[in-house]
Amino acid sequence: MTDTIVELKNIRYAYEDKIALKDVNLSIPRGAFLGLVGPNGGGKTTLIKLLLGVLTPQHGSIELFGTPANKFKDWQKIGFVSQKANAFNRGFPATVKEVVATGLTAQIGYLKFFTKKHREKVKEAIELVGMSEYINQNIGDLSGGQQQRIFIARALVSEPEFLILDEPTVGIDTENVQKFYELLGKLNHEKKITLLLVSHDIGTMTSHANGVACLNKEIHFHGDTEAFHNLSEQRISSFYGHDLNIVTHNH
Ligand SMILES: Nc1ncnc2c1ncn2[C@@H]1O[C@H](COP(=O)(O)OP(=O)(O)OP(=O)(O)O)[C@@H](O)[C@H]1O
Repeated sequence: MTDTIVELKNIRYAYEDKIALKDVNLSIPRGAFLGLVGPNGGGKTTLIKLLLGVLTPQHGSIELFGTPANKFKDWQKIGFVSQKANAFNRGFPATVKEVVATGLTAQIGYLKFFTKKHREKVKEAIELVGMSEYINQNIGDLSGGQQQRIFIARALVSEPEFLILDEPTVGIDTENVQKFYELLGKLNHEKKITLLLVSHDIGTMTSHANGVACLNKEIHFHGDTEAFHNLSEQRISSFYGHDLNIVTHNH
């Protein structure tokens, strides 16, 4: 079992002649809870797409679980939760358990028979995110924060070892954001899931994650949250390219 989940070396990615990433080196060890921050257009989504195998770099190498990305087959080890933007609308005709079960499709194929074991896994994932009492409700009737928990359950049902979350708390109220981070902490500590979280809310993220990487085409900083807090505001603003007001939260 390798202790490095992601190893990016000298990555370059350009959309035609527009460089999105250059010389990106990043190593994510097993057990990390890494926050990825950076300005709009800094390349965060591009980096995630490279990790998910959606894009291929023009230069450099990517290893996932110690295997070159182009030979990597264990995609069920990697879960992905995107922004709440693709939330379900009121009246969407699927229950919580049906939505979570779609997270198993890659494993068992479309329209294949769900065994008792699969149903158990769905139940467990819903339990893990604290949503058991909503299991038979329509997903469209839940609040944004509750729906986001269900998206996490859908990603967790295939038991990933590495979970990537792209701004999962956009549009969720403060109290639920707090609960959401508590859930992520639990997944990291108790389930030993390695987490990569893209967030614009640096203050909240750094009070829960244990590492931070700052990306603006290049990785400008990668270290633990304490080292990040010790960076001068001026240095942080310089790789953002504008002044930044970071609100820190003490929990
Ligand atoms: N499909 C595309 N075609 C051309 N340029 C693109 C494409 N996708 C992204 N870009 C450009 O690549 C750069 C990096 O974009 P990316 O979406 O990776 O940044 P981001 O950090 O995720 O931004 P945000 O925080 O706004 O989501 C930007 O300049 C963007 O305009």
